[in-house]
Amino acid sequence: MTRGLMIRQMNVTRGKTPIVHDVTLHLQPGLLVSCIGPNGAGKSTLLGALAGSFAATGKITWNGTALTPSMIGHMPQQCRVDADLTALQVLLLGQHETLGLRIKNSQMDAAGEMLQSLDIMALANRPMTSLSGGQQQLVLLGQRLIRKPKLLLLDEATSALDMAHQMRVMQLIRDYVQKNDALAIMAIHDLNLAARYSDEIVLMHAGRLEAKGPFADAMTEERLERVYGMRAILLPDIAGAPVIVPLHPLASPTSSIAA
Ligand SMILES: Nc1ncnc2c1ncn2[C@@H]1O[C@H](COP(=O)(O)OP(=O)(O)OP(=O)(O)O)[C@@H](O)[C@H]1O
Repeated sequence: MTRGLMIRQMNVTRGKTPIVHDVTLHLQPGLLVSCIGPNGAGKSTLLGALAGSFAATGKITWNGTALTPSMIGHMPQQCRVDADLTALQVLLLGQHETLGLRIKNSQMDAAGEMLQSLDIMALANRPMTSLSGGQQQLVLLGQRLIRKPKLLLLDEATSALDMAHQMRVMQLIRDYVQKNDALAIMAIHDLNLAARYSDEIVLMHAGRLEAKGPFADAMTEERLERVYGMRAILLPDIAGAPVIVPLHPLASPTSSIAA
């Protein structure tokens, strides 16, 4: 049995356009994996296809068997709530499969712990519609986590967060996957955040898998130039982790947004 997520020869078409081409990928449980790549590279399409939102060909398994919706926590890009619910109610709804007419103490406790770990306890009784973009993002992330999915698919889930909350969330997700033998795949544009917190990266380019592995092995200055269309240098930070220092975009873009 292959442990974790196995994707074999996945192809995804949206409308009539082939977007993701022939992706074969094996990711172990217990890892935080950043899915990176320039605008239009196919990150959201890959995550959406894994979540079952887009039809895909190929074979996808978790620990050797087919993925089921209850195993997946998918947070699409720019996810928002316009319903008249409080942050606490949204977190409780994350447990809807087990929520009866009476909310159990254990369910309230789980919601309270999640609010605490996301540093949003003060927002518990605030209506979602009154929250800022970043505050909503934290609540919606908590709603996914509280269901304890095996496969977390997070599409730019830290894009509206300040730096301290970004670090808190990345650490929380790392702890979550390790504790629950789960896998998180996060589409993310902040390469330095990805470098610091990811166990591995998946680099997409024009709908294809360009590279996979630990950031320090998979990311090179040549790839930053060819895939992202920018000149940059890679330096070690004080702990030895790679940091990207962007210098300038190339005169003629090579990234997939220009395709
Ligand atoms: N419904 C659609 N029909 C045809 N093409 C689409 C459709 N939706 C998205 N695309 C195209 O698919 C490609 C991949 O889009 P996708 O959103 O997966 O990229 P991404 O890597 O997540 O980009 P970004 O970083 O900008 O969010 C893009 O070229 C986009 O224009």
